[in-house]
Amino acid sequence: MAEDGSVTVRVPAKVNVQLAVGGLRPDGFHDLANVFLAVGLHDEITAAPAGAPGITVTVTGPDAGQVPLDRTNLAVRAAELLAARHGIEPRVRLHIAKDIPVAGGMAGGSADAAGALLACDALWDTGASREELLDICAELGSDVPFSLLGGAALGRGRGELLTPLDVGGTFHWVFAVADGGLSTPAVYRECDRLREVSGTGATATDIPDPEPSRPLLDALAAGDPAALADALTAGGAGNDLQAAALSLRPSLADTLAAGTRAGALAGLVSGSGPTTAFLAGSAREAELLAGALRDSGTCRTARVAASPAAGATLLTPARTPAPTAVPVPEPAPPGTAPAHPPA
Ligand SMILES: C[C@@](CO)(OP(=O)(O)O)[C@H](O)COP(=O)(O)OP(=O)(O)OC[C@H]1O[C@@H](n2ccc(N)nc2=O)[C@H](O)[C@@H]1O
Ligand SMILES: Nc1ncnc2c1ncn2[C@@H]1O[C@H](COP(=O)(O)OP(=O)(O)O)[C@@H](O)[C@H]1O
Repeated sequence: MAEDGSVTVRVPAKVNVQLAVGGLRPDGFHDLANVFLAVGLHDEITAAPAGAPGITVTVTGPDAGQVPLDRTNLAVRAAELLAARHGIEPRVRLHIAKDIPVAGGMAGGSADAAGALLACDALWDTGASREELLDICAELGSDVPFSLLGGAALGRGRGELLTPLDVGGTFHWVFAVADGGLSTPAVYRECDRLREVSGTGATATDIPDPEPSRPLLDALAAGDPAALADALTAGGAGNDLQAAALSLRPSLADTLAAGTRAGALAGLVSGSGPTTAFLAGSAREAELLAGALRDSGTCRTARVAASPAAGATLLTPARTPAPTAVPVPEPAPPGTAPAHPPA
């Protein structure tokens, strides 16, 4: 805990190296085989004690103006839900230092939810288990459990049922950030519409169960960017929402073409978009690729990031650490105070 009693948590963005989308379920969600990879772009969420009851939130960063400051903010919802579960009257000021593009398909809102949850849990010392925190995450949104976990994981169900995956090395990415966002529900709806018009149908009875790609999981485990690129391109793994994102934002085709021309090993839309993700062979190649994408005029900016990244992490210790060793006081001469008063 910092001197002012606040707690800060750092949470990564994600890219979906595979997003296999099943049919539309009766509850409005789609079953997924969602291969999440946490990447080194981060938001930081600080929870500070407040004098008055309630939860307030402030946001800084280039996209701060696009983030809601009311109860629809996922960080606020996370704090509310944790407080309600533990019978706590919340008194907290949340602050989000936002670096993850907003509505970009990189799970920034989910990151803030997971971060606020972990920060408030530490602030209020609720003693919640990891399972309870993951359960609250799943209630907040399909992607939120992965933001807590980080690393790499296969998400089944609507994406909330996670199995951690092995990653055998560092992958280097460039993220081309687009102007404006895309709404996740709108992209899923467009995916259903495209399936209907193509004649396959869009429900769970029309679409085969989504399955992870074995070559893709092997490439991750081997830490082999060339093999991952093969699985993403020739191997047919990839993002089933990509066609829908391109249909809603046709200019993304220009960004994908610019990345390929500039030497990316593979390029894909990140989740529901509109951020596009490009795999590079090394950190140096990623820097060069980012420069070429910025110069191409097909994106707002390009960011370099490595993966995998750790999940939500406390930056400030939860409590003032207990002294690790208590020095044995020298016997004090009569009439003086001990050199080390007892703790
Ligand atoms: C597409 C993905 C890929 O990881 O993320 P983004 O790229 O947007 O970040 C996720 O599936 C987004 O997860 P998340 O943003 O948490 O979605 P939720 O809040 O749970 O759901 C928002 C809406 O998206 C649709 N939805 C979400 C998940 C899912 N498996 N099927 C869906 O159809 C539903 O219309 C739902 O009402
Ligand atoms: N803390 C938050 N940060 C960003 N967006 C948020 C947050 N809380 C709620 N939202 C809302 O969620 C929407 C999706 O944002 P985000 O999670 O960044 O994108 P995506 O779902 O594409 O990964 C935003 O348009 C915004 O209205």
